[in-house]
Amino acid sequence: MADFQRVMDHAVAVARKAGEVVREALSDDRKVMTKSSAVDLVTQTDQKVEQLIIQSVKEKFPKHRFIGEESVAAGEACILTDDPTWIIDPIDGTTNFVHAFPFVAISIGFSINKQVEVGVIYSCLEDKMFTARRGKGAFCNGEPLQVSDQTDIHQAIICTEFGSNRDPEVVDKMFCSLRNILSLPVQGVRGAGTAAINMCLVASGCVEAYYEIGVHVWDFAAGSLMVTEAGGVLMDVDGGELDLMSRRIIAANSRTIAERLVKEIAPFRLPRDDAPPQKQ
Ligand SMILES: O=P(O)(O)OC(CO)CO
Ligand SMILES: [Mg+2]
Ligand SMILES: [Mg+2]
Repeated sequence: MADFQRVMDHAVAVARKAGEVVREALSDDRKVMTKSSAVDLVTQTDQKVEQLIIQSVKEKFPKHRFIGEESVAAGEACILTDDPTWIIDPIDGTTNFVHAFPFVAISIGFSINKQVEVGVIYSCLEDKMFTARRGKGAFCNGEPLQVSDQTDIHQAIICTEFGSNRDPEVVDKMFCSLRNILSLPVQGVRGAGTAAINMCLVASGCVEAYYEIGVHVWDFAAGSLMVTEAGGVLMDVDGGELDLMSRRIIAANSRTIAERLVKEIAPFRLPRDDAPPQKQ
């Protein structure tokens, strides 16, 4: 049995250290590179922070495995096994970071038996440390979190993002969903520019739901536990069970809101996170 409190304490400590690195880097020149598309950005700080987290965890937990956004981008496999696994997004909100748009998070999930047991999200420019442990609740800077009790979609704020995929068919589907949801009408649609912080907003009761197609397991592993531990629900965008590797998620305050969104979202599929790499 893993010592989840030890894992949580280390995740918090290393997320705080990573946050310092990110804050310091904000005043430097940020050299921007691209990954899957011209708007899928990465910086040396993303890579440096991921290495810092992995090295630090390896020293403390030498047998644990990792799924890290920048390691996967560098060619490592993205396979979730039953082994203890740290699922790391070193900077969630890289585009925000590049523009100094003030929502940037370090997201660290920890899974065993493919179930997220610990979630730590450090919103490092706001200095908010969000923590969750399965069965033990979700917290922000030590204060318990609770999702909103609003189940009327017409009174809701919904978060989503447009991601970095600009294929016309994908953009059309995203706009179709957005049009349907705006027309319900809902009271507002928002997006912080980071999946992790959007999910913290659901957990904090500031918005009723977050949905997105195209995110990755490192974007939402920690956030998924934050939402359920604050009393919320997770669902695939087609209403089925959430699949951590499917790149699709609804995280909502209630089944009522989630199921209402399912009716309005135009679903589509993208290659799974655990799909074998495509041959060139
Ligand atoms: O900034 P990142 O880590 O690329 O993540 C984006 C979505 O992929 C914001 O959640
Ligand atoms: Mg991310
Ligand atoms: Mg990232």
